Amino acid sequence: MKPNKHKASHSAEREFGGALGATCIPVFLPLTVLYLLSVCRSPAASVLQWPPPLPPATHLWDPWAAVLIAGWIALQSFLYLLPIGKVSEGLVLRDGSRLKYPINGFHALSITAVLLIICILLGMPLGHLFELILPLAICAIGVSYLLSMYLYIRSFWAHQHALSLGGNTGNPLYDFFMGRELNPRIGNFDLKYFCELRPGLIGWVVINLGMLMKEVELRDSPSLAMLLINGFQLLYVTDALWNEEAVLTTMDIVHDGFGFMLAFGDLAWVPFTYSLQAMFLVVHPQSLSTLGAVGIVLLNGIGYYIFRRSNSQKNQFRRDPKHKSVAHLETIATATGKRLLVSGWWGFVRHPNYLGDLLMALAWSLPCGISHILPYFYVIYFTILLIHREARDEKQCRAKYGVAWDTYCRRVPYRIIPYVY
Ligand SMILES: NC(=O)C1=CN([C@@H]2O[C@H](COP(=O)(O)OP(=O)(O)OC[C@H]3O[C@@H](n4cnc5c(N)ncnc54)[C@H](OP(=O)(O)O)[C@@H]3O)[C@@H](O)[C@H]2O)C=CC1
Ligand SMILES: CC(C)=CCC[C@@H](C)[C@H]1CC=C2C3=C(CC[C@@]21C)[C@@]1(C)CC[C@H](O)C(C)(C)[C@@H]1CC3
Repeated sequence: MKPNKHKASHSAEREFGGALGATCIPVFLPLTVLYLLSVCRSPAASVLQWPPPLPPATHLWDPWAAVLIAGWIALQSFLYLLPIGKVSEGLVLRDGSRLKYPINGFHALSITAVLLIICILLGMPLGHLFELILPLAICAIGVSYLLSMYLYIRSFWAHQHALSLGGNTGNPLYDFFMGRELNPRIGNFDLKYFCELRPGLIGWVVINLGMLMKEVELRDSPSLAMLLINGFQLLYVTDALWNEEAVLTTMDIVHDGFGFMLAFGDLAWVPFTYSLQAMFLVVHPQSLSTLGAVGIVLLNGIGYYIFRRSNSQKNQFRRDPKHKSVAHLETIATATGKRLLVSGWWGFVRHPNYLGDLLMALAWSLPCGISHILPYFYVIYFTILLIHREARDEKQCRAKYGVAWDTYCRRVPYRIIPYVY
């Protein structure tokens, strides 16, 4: 079959530093993952160490890592395809159609947990993930490159209306990075939706568990700090999969194409950098007072409460504005027919869900103490990501809602942190 001739949207505004950013980021970010993992396992764990603690080449490759990554993706694909749970429709696409998505992520997590428990009881050395972490990361990075190349090539056979508006500029490197096709599918298997929530997110908590088991191997029992980090992050991942349907309305699914940025972010960045705190604790044990632990649990609880309540309020409002939990909230009309909330959580700041997420991010780093900056990498990166994401969302909302958005911004002047930002 001949590839389709597409009209490139040369006028689309370029994000992430345009073509230069799209050329540098796919080189820089994978190296950052390997650098952070190497530093994290070194005794000094200092990001300022020079020369950096680079591992010998023999530590970078292990055929077992390739087998594990392939097996993991195969297992998660199998669980995704299981005919359990409900099927939901996504938002209306440009051609007026709506795609169907399986909502069985929580089932996948539960079945994975049972399989892991069985494997551990049978004596599988999960703590060995600690030794295998660099080869695993290299394989995951390799998979994200291969997947992005496949996505880029196949996009030339997609219909014009199936392409994302931002990733179809005609510049190959930029389009490879941003992703040309919006919802690439093999049959009913939606590649972007699968990658967003399954292999990387569930892989993240499995790596955390591996670090906990390594701690048990080394010191006979897990530390309080390790238990807190495992517990907090498991709650976050479970919440994401329990509320899987809500992902169908996020920017990533609705607006962004599926290219290197999301493929690498989902498959390599999330599992291998979001688990840095647990990995740090294996080599750098911390003692945590009960009072400190209570304070951190409280911080995570407050963050989670804000994150969940605000996300649920918006999702409920978008699904059914007349529902009794949201019908009383004050709103403003927009020319599109959709309304914007100006009271409740969304009248507090314009992104209350980001605020909650940031408080949780801080609670995930604090159990690692304050002697090193490395465990705070997630908070720092996440703050930058959310500020950038907020600006992207703001631009899209202003284009969508025009003056109504300006009225909303006047009514709710702060973006994420009241009276600060
Ligand atoms: N852990 C991680 O690495 C990451 C986590 N996240 C989390 O993912 C979650 C989703 O975030 P994200 O996808 O960025 O976007 P949001 O869930 O914040 O959604 C933004 C959209 O909500 C709608 N909206 C905005 N203001 C209002 C209002 N006042 N009333 C009604 N609707 C409104 C608009 O869409 P419309 O009007 O079209 O419905 C807007 O485009 C967040 O909790 C975030 O913290 C995000 C990125 C990374
Ligand atoms: C540095 C780099 C390559 C960044 C790419 C960004 C991605 C890592 C993130 C973009 C949006 C994400 C979301 C989640 C994970 C990180 C990425 C993929 C998310 C699945 C985490 C769990 C949440 O509950 C969520 C479902 C709301 C969230 C959705 C967005």
